[in-house]
Amino acid sequence: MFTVGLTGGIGSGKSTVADCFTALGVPVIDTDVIARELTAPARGTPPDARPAGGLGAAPGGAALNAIRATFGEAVMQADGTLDRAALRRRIFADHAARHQLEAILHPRIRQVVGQTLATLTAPYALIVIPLLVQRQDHPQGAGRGCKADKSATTTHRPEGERLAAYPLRVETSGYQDVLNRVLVVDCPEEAQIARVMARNGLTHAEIKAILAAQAGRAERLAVADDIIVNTASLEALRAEVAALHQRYLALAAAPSP
Ligand SMILES: CC(C)(COP(=O)(O)OP(=O)(O)OC[C@H]1O[C@@H](n2cnc3c(N)ncnc32)[C@H](O)[C@@H]1O)[C@@H](O)C(=O)NCCC(=O)NCCS
Ligand SMILES: Nc1ncnc2c1ncn2[C@@H]1O[C@H](COP(=O)(O)OP(=O)(O)OP(=O)(O)O)[C@@H](O)[C@H]1O
Repeated sequence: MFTVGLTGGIGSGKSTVADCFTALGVPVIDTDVIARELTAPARGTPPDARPAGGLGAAPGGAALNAIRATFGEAVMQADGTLDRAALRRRIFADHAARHQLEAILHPRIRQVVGQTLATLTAPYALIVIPLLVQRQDHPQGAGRGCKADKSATTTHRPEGERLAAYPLRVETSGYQDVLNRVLVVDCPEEAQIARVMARNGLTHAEIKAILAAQAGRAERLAVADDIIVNTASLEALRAEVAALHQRYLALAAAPSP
């Protein structure tokens, strides 16, 4: 199936863009939703204690035991559910802890993405992957052709060339064999910070720590086939998505090169 990976930094507008694709009938697999499912209360708990579902339902709580074994009771609440704020504080203060969490979650997430894709019959699917592009110093980047040179910020992949065929300058989290195209939603860092502060009350310092853990804008733009600059109105965003949708339908219908 033809697939488009959607990525962007914290608060750039990934979910908003994904909602626009959903409204056009495009199946959307969101790896953050899968991560939430994997860390949710295990099956058998009341439905209102579980996260809203989406495409790619993962076994509820499948990663909880591993997280508990790795991070201990400090990241668990008294009722046995994950203390998300405690784990968030831990991983953004300690990059080794963040990599441990990713090592637990990412293989499980990729498995669910693959299983979900196999069930779809639409012309194309959108896969939301916030961490599609990792920083050059990230362990997943080691030994995969990453080059920590300045051209990483300027080199673009030739139109139509599959991600897997391109000598990667930026780590792409193991999704390069799955994706036909990469869509990056981008906006200035100040807008990201303002939107996240307004949305869920994280402090400026907390958001800066998350930004520091994520790839930079230039690193993401270096692997983009398509870019949405999300600085205008929601109406403008919907129009941009509608135009991309037509493009993706045409690309999905075209014989593969
Ligand atoms: C640590 C957790 C439990 C904190 O949950 P909480 O609800 O407080 O925060 P939320 O999930 O909304 O994340 C807040 C912001 O941090 C970003 N973020 C989350 N994990 C990471 C990470 N490992 N590296 C960089 N940014 C991250 C998110 O994209 C988001 O912008 C949660 O973020 C988590 O499970 N993180 C790992 C998720 C993951 O690796 N997803 C894979 C997507 S490719
Ligand atoms: N063009 C826009 N104009 C105004 N507000 C916007 C726009 N795009 C997104 N927002 C708002 O900014 C906030 C962040 O957007 P969204 O949740 O889509 O970002 P995200 O990239 O999915 O965030 P995260 O990385 O934290 O999951 C939301 O409250 C959303 O409603």
